[in-house]
Amino acid sequence: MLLIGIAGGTGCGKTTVVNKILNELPDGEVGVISQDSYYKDTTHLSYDERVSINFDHPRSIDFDLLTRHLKDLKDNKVIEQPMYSFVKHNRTGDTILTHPRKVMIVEGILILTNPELRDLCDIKIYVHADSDERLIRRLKRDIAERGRDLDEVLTRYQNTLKPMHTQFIEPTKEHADIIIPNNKHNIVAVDIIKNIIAQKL
Ligand SMILES: Nc1ncnc2c1ncn2[C@@H]1O[C@H](COP(=O)(O)OP(=O)(O)O)[C@@H](O)[C@H]1O
Ligand SMILES: Nc1ccn([C@@H]2O[C@H](COP(=O)(O)O)[C@@H](O)[C@H]2O)c(=O)n1
Repeated sequence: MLLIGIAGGTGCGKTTVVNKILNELPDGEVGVISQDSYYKDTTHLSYDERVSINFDHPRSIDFDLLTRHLKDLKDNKVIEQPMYSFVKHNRTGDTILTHPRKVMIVEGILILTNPELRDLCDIKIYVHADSDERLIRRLKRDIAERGRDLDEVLTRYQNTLKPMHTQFIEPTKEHADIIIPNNKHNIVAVDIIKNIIAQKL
C-alpha cells in the first residue's frame, strides 16, 4: 500500500485537491482517511464545553486510533472509520467501513505533527495558501456547510486557529516531500500526484 499524507492549514484546499485526484482515477482504487474523523470522542462533555475545545491543537486528535487504523490498513485489514459532526462538535457514533486500497490518502491539518504518522507516510504533501485566502475560504465554507456564523469563525480564528497554525501546522512544511502552492487551483500539481498514483495502480 502507498500511503500519501496531505497536510496544510484550514482552507488551503486539502479536501478539494483530494477530490480532484479521486475524480479522475478508477472508482474504488484510492481510499481516503480524514483526520477530522479522529477528533477525540467528547461525548462526556456538554455542548458548551465542546464548543470551547481548541480543535487546532494536536492534543484534540486521537492519534493512537488514527495510527492504529493506518497500520491495520497497511496490514490489509478493514477498519471502522468514525464519522464526525462539525455541528455537534463530536463523533456521530456511526462508522464507515473502510477497506484497504493500493493507495490510501490521509488528510488533515495536523497529520504531519505526529512523528509516528509521518513515518507511516510514503509521500508527504503540504498544501499552501496564504492566510487571508484561507480565512476567506473558511468563512464561506463554515457558514455554508458547517453551521457556523461570522462571529464564530472569526472568534475561533483569533483565539485558537491562528496561533495554533503558527505554532504547530506551518512548521510541518519542513517535513513535506512536495509543497503545493494553492492560492489558485493548481492543475499541474494535481496532475503530478495523479500520475504518481496511476503508476502505483
Ligand atoms: N485553489 C482554490 N481556489 C479557490 N477556492 C478554493 C481552492 N481550493 C479550495 N477552495 C475552496 O475553499 C474552501 C475550503 O477548501 P477545502 O478543500 O475544504 O480546504 P481544507 O480541506 O484544506 O480545509 C472550499 O469551499 C473550496 O471550494
Ligand atoms: N468541531 C470542530 C472541529 C474542527 N473544527 C475546525 O476544523 C478545522 C480542520 O478542518 P479543515 O477541513 O478546515 O482542514 C480546524 O481548523 C478546526 O478549527 C471546527 O471548527 N469544529
